[in-house]
Amino acid sequence: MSLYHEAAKILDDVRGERVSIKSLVYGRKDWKTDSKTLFALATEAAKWSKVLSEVLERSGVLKVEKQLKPTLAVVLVHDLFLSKRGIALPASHGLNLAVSKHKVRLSAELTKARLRRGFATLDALRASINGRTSGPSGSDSGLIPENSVLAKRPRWIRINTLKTTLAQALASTFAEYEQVSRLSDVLEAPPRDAKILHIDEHIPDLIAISVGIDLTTSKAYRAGELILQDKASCFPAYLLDPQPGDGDVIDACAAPGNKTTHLAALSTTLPGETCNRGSENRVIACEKDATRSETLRKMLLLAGADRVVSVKARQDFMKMDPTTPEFANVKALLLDPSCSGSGIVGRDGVGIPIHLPNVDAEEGDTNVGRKRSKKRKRGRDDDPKTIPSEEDTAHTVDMSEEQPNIEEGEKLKSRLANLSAFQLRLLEHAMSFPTAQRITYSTCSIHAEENEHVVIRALYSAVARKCGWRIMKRHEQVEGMQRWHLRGHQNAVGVAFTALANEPGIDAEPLRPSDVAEVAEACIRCDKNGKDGTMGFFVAGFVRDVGPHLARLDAVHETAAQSAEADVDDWSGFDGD
Ligand SMILES: C[S@@+](CC[C@H](N)C(=O)[O-])C[C@H]1O[C@@H](n2cnc3c(N)ncnc32)[C@H](O)[C@@H]1O
Repeated sequence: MSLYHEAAKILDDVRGERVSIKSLVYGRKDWKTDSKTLFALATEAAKWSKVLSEVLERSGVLKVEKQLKPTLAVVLVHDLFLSKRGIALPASHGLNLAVSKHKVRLSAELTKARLRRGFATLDALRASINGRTSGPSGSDSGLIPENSVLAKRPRWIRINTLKTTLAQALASTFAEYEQVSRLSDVLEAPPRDAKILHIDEHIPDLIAISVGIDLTTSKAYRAGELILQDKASCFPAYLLDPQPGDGDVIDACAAPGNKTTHLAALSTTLPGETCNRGSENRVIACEKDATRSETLRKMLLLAGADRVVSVKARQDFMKMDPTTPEFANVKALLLDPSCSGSGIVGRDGVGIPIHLPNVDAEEGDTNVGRKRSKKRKRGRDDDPKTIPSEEDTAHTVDMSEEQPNIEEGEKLKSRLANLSAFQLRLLEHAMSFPTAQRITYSTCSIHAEENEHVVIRALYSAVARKCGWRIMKRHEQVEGMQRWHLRGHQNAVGVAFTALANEPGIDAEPLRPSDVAEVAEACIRCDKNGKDGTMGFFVAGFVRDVGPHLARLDAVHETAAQSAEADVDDWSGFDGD
């Protein structure tokens, strides 16, 4: 069996048997193709299956090439357009010919599918599909575990209070939904038909509905009133708790902008309210990547956050000078840097919904062997939408790398070491903003190296000690986060501290067991694929009591200058996210 037949078989089995791609690939030893290649193609084709099914249906190719089964067509078309090497078969091979001879038509449909989702380039669409999903993600961009029993998740929707209120949304878009008090009722509901809704008990203005319901065509979604955002991804802005009038907030790694719009909503007074602490806050959104900066702008515009947020597009956060007057009113920073993305559902092939083309579907406007219908109205294809797609926004999530997270051993260890060094540098830079009093640090990673270890290193860094940064303890956290049950791993905190204390030249005071417990308790985790219906996530808060420490401004300035000048080797993580 060829690579393509084997990958198609895996997709068929995943749909039929409801198991993960990973367990199918690695659970059998008799594949002819090497496991890594097979896993990569099956996972990528699954992620792209929604787009590719649309392309195949609209082209009508399957009606002509009857020997191509839908899954086989999806994996072949994936490689035709999305693999650098193209289809890994000789040009004269029957399977290659069956799709390659329709390349022009398929390519036209792929372009239309991309434009319908509002992406200017294939790379932008790719970044969204990889990133999300979560998001746009997806946290939800196609990685919704609609057809998986292993990963039950709801569709999380944050009501955008910059544009509407929860009460208004319940009375309009969700007027026909029955409210249920338990999230499990939503998770157990039949995917498509159940109009039931759960109001989240931790994050204000967040609701969960059945994952099978697509709201992206609803008026409210298109008006920017609803934001598809995983519950875990709402933790950082909520934990940072910016109040109207408190001062400016920096979102250091902002695109695609789910947390930025959340910050904007939290720091803005609602219509009819007045801000009694002086002027409203400004949110400063910094994003290094050019393409993602454009997605960020688009999302801010749609969410009505552009009036509150100033965008620093193509801006490396490490190169922002904390001492410039522009940042003199910055009181809080949200740091959500690139990470391994190991908490994102679907990275291991679990829970990726696989869409297949319907062979009998009506073709689009580029029918194979048919003339264009004169009756066809001008519409979707002629009018590329400017609204960020579900992949774009839902993924919110916070994606990172392009390849599934399947490395093990030394390779994974070295990648995590690089990532955590990069994340720590960004966190230390955030700590060097002279007037800042609160920081949240988050990742969508399940690895302690990117989470508790970074927190401990940051707490014992020179800048934290000079400026008086400490962990935001559980009892100091905003109410919903105090109640959240999953906390940091004590063992990971202890290991990180021991490693640090043993490093030559590190003057770390001994950490008592009660301190280890307190730091772990202060950290917040979310389980991937657990009963909470979230992706894997980590967030911790840092606070600084300004009084005595403002007297140390000189020290902060000095640290900031050193940080800006330091030879940052510019590890940018996996900016495919
Ligand atoms: C995990 S994503 C952020 C997701 C975002 N917070 C959200 O919720 O929509 C990380 C982002 O940081 C950006 N980034 C990485 N290094 C950066 C740096 N040094 N300065 C600014 N942005 C950076 C990446 O391009 C990527 O868009």
